[in-house]
Amino acid sequence: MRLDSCTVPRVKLPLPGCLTPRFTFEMGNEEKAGDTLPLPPHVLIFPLPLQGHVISMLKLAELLSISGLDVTFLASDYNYGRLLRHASVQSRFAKYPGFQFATISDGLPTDHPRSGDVVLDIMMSLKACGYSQFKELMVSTNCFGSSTSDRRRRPITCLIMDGVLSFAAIVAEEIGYPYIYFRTVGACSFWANFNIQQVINAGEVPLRGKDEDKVTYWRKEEMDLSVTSVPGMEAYLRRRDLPAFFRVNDVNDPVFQTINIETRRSTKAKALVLNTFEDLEGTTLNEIRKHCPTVFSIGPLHAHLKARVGESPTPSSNHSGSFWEEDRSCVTWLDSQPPKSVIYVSFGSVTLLTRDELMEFWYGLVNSGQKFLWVMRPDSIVGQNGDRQLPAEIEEGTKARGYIVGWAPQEEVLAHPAIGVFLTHSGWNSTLESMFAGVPMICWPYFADQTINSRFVSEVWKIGLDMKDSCDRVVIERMVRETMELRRDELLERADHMAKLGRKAISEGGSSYCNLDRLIEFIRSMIV
Ligand SMILES: O=c1ccn([C@@H]2O[C@H](COP(=O)(O)OP(=O)(O)O[C@H]3O[C@H](CO)[C@@H](O)[C@H](O)[C@H]3O)[C@@H](O)[C@H]2O)c(=O)[nH]1
Ligand SMILES: C[C@H]1CC[C@@H]2C(C(=O)O)=CO[C@@H](O)[C@@H]21
Repeated sequence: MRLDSCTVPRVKLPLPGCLTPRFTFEMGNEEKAGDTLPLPPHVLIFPLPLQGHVISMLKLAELLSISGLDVTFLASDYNYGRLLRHASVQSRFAKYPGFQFATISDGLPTDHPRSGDVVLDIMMSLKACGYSQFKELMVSTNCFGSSTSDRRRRPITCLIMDGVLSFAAIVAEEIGYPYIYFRTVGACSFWANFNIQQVINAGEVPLRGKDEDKVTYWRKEEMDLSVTSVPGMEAYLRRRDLPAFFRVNDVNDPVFQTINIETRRSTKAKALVLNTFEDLEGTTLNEIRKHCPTVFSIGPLHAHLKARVGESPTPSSNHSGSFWEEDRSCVTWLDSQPPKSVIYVSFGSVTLLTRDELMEFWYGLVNSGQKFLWVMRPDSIVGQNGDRQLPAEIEEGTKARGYIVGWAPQEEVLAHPAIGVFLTHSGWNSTLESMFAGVPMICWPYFADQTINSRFVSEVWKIGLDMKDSCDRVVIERMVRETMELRRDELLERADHMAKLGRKAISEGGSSYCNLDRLIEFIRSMIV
């Protein structure tokens, strides 16, 4: 466990165990920063240590820092190293003296892949080892309060933890601190998960056995049946669109039950923060508010942060939270491509592709005749016998029609005029980023919330197509043709409309803008 200030040089506290509390919780002791200024609230932000979660929670951390709050960001040791190497977090946060990192172990060995299906090990491992570590860290650091270092700070006044880390909420309750949940997925996914028990009671899960083609655990005809037990979604939700956690044979499946319990626990938090906006998911947000009355929708966070940084006295442009090195050469390549001519292909930080899937995508793209920019993470291809190499024919064949990078500056890529369509796994951040850039999507959901996000993209917001549960070069080619040619104008018009609504939400007076201000006031009101 470690506590690092992000200013240079980093301040290190003595190791836990050597610490004697240097603070008491009595008011007055920590009340003043200097002789006159009261100390600001101090928020502990604790994401599930996974790229998609850390990226959005770092954005929230920066938004709170801009507003003058002290922030301690709790990362896993493993990810903190990657952030230091690839995301320049030191320089990004150096201008916020109230910001610091602390670290905790995710409980997994260093060589654990932390991708593909086994990414769920991160949640399950923390569930097992997080409570004692976190409690010890809180006690040994006097809840991150400091009176003797260069910068005095209160012990934390409020926690904002990932909505799947309830062990941290239990520690907060035991120590007597208020806490807020931040669930990094969309309201649509949260709400479906919130209704797991209703879906079980209605007999809409468990699933009935393994399909012959092993693509899913449901028979095709059952997958297409409507789900009637998630209020507000009856018109468009089929069983195959439920978050992929629902694809179980046994309702006692540990991950399924963990998601159920964690989601239901959200009602106990003082508030729920979601990276979404009212014009996008207002109906679902209002359903959630019947159970969790204080919901702050403050997204899309990537754009909200850029807007607020622009307003701040010392604006900066570096907001990367990447675990991989961003290869900016692809932007130069895009600069030489005609407007809306390139398909951007990225499946986020977790997805693995078998060689067969890889070949289907590649031939589908090549046969479409369009150019493409493809992000292939170094760890994303699962070959036979552990072979993770890119097949030579793909590497060679791509030179004429496309460009491959290991990791891209995605927000910038999506905003580039050369991008026409995004072939995506429908992670929530990618969905928001694409929508905000006005780029239509072809969705190939891989797991978790992605299966419901892709349904909303295609059937509710109508800004893309959903190729869920198929991976076939003919389908890919057809969908590229539809999005880039046949239905191009219609999809672009819808995407442009959604982008406008997003911009309105984060502009002064917009719903997300006002909700962020309300959240900050809410946090300030928690100082007792
Ligand atoms: O080359 C790349 C590829 C991705 N990204 C960024 O990485 C993030 C990826 O996040 P997301 O699209 O949400 O996908 P995952 O990494 O798969 O995120 C996990 O976390 C999300 C938020 O909870 C969930 O919605 C996903 O299902 C889950 O897999 C986005 O901000 C991208 O801009 C880059 O910067 N460069
Ligand atoms: C690894 C997954 C566990 C829960 C997270 C999640 C959520 O609903 O909060 C969705 O997909 C992944 O991001 C996480």
